[in-house]
Amino acid sequence: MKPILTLGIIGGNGWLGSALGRSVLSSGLISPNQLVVTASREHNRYQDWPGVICVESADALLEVAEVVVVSVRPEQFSLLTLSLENRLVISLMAKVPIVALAAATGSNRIVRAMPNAAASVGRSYTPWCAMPGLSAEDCAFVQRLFSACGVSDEVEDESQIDYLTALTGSGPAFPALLADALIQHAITQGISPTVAQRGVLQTLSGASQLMLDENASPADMVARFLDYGGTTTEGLNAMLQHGFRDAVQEGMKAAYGAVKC
Ligand SMILES: NC(=O)C1=CN([C@@H]2O[C@H](COP(=O)(O)OP(=O)(O)OC[C@H]3O[C@@H](n4cnc5c(N)ncnc54)[C@H](OP(=O)(O)O)[C@@H]3O)[C@@H](O)[C@H]2O)C=CC1
Ligand SMILES: O=C(O)[C@@H]1CCC=N1
Repeated sequence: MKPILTLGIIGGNGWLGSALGRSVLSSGLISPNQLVVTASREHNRYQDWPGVICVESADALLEVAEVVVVSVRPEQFSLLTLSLENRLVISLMAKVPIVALAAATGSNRIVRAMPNAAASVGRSYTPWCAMPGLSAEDCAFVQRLFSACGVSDEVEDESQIDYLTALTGSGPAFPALLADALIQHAITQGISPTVAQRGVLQTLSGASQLMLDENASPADMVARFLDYGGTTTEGLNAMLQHGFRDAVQEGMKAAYGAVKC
């Protein structure tokens, strides 16, 4: 496989762009001098890797980057002028379809990918899809790039990226909401905020790991506790009776609706 020469991240000092950049460096996929990001030389999130090339503008980045990741906000994208013919372009943006990316960049090598905030700790889930005709070599690179920041799957088509933007792209926020609700309740019961937070976060992460390790579906896990007949059963039943599933359905509808508007 041909080694990648220079990876550029427009928006590489932002929340997601820096999470990706730092992950690919930590994983050793690329070396610091193969990464160019739009970030100020003095204030950037790559202080651990002084070799990373920081440039002030997307134009300066395009002078050196062979593969270009676009990680600006969707509304910032229309302000960019990018001439990217012949370059592999990987967009992390919500809501910007491949057809618009092709029209704006002139590239016929385009990928849409949707990491999530857990990329910053190497635990993202990243679905991606390529425009038709992308070479096997480019696809292999994309898979390696996103494997560096977690688990990654190529999906069948772009509509799935749109749905998954709402499900897994936004996803870390949803267990965070559940965790906060649990913590707030614990605090009302006299548990210290420190213990409440430590206990709840370890419980969420432990529950995920348990289901992954045992290859158990969440539905199986819920059914097991509903059948158990203990304190957990009482808690689950009350949450279900108070509209837990409806609240989640409405939340997902709203997030997906926002992706499509
Ligand atoms: N955050 C998340 O959890 C996720 C985000 N995404 C997608 O990732 C993309 C980036 O989001 P996020 O990282 O959260 O946003 P941020 O606002 O944190 O980062 C955007 C970055 O783009 C930079 N930028 C904006 N315009 C330009 C420009 N013209 N030239 C160079 N750099 C520019 C900004 O610099 P400055 O601040 O100086 O303007 C900023 O560093 C979005 O499209 C979003 O939909 C997808 C999944 C998850
Ligand atoms: O909330 C957002 O708009 C971005 C896209 C998916 C996650 N974060």
